[in-house]
Amino acid sequence: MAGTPLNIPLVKLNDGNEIPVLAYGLGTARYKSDADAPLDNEIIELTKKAIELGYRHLDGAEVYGNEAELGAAIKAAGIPRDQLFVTTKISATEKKDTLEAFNLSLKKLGLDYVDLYLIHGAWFADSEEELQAKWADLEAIKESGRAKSIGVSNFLQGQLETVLKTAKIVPALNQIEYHPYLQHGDLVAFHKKHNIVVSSYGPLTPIVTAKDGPVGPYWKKLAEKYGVTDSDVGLRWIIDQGVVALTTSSKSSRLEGYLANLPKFKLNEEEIAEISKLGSQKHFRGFWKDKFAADDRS
Ligand SMILES: NC(=O)C1=CN([C@@H]2O[C@H](COP(=O)(O)OP(=O)(O)OC[C@H]3O[C@@H](n4cnc5c(N)ncnc54)[C@H](O)[C@@H]3O)[C@@H](O)[C@H]2O)C=CC1
Ligand SMILES: O=CCc1c[nH]c2ccccc12
Repeated sequence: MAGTPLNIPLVKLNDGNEIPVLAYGLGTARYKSDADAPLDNEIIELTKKAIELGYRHLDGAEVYGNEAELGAAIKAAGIPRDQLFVTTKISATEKKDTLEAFNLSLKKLGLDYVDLYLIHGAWFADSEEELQAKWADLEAIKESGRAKSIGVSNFLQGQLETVLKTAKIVPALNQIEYHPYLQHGDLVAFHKKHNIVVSSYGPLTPIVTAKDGPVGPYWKKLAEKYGVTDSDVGLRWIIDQGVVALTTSSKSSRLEGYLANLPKFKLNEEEIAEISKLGSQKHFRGFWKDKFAADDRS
């Protein structure tokens, strides 16, 4: 993609494409339960505002039911297509025809390509072969040029290994829940070894859904040290490890704050390690709890 405004850094993917390290997500604050319901103007306005503020990486999914709103916001913002990085995902749980689902996503988005197409999760597959076949479908879509990069989401090491056994194209990225209370053991290192970028959803979990854990007070202390907010510190812990951060908010002041503050500071090695150490004292998963085993930390 072309560069981003406000110097949001880009991370190189294994296929040579680049992805902005900070994304505005459409999956949590404002999703729609019925994708066929009339357009929701509030979602369009919030997303357009995020683009106007400087967000260029937009994280969508079929299951969020708001691809049409994302597409309308992109159109309304009027930013050249090559300056945006648009992700969408195919259902994690339903056995959809891949090409049909992809074509419908593009149609709703009003785009002729996406920058990144992900398998939202591997739960739809009853066998290794089914997962490998789905990946082959994504490879064909990438080869057609209609997804610049392809990847996965919510995959554990075993599922990545299954895909890698038959892949012609190594997944560019795995989007997972990643924060101090869900560090996944060696999973991030496994990605580094295979040159797969990790992207983190739920990065601010320690101050949003798992408050009162050991990390909160330390984030506050670092926020005071750097003259930023504790959310900025949480996002820096992600980005300073080379991981892409997905966040969202319906408050534009928060979104503006990240763009203003994140370039102002970096955590040092000791601070990153201290957050990791404090985080490892608590385990918390906020999403897809019914899909992962209760004791699964990987
Ligand atoms: N692939 C997947 O399965 C999933 C992907 N995602 C993607 O990731 C995106 C971001 O995920 P989130 O969990 O929303 O990210 P997040 O952990 O950054 O949380 C964002 C929420 O935190 C709130 N927040 C920020 N600072 C706060 C503070 N100091 N005090 C209280 N609240 C504060 C924001 O207002 C917002 O509601 C989603 O929109 C979606 O696009 C999310 C979940 C699952
Ligand atoms: O991807 C994020 C979490 C999620 C899982 N299923 C749904 C459905 C609608 C909105 C968000 C999500």
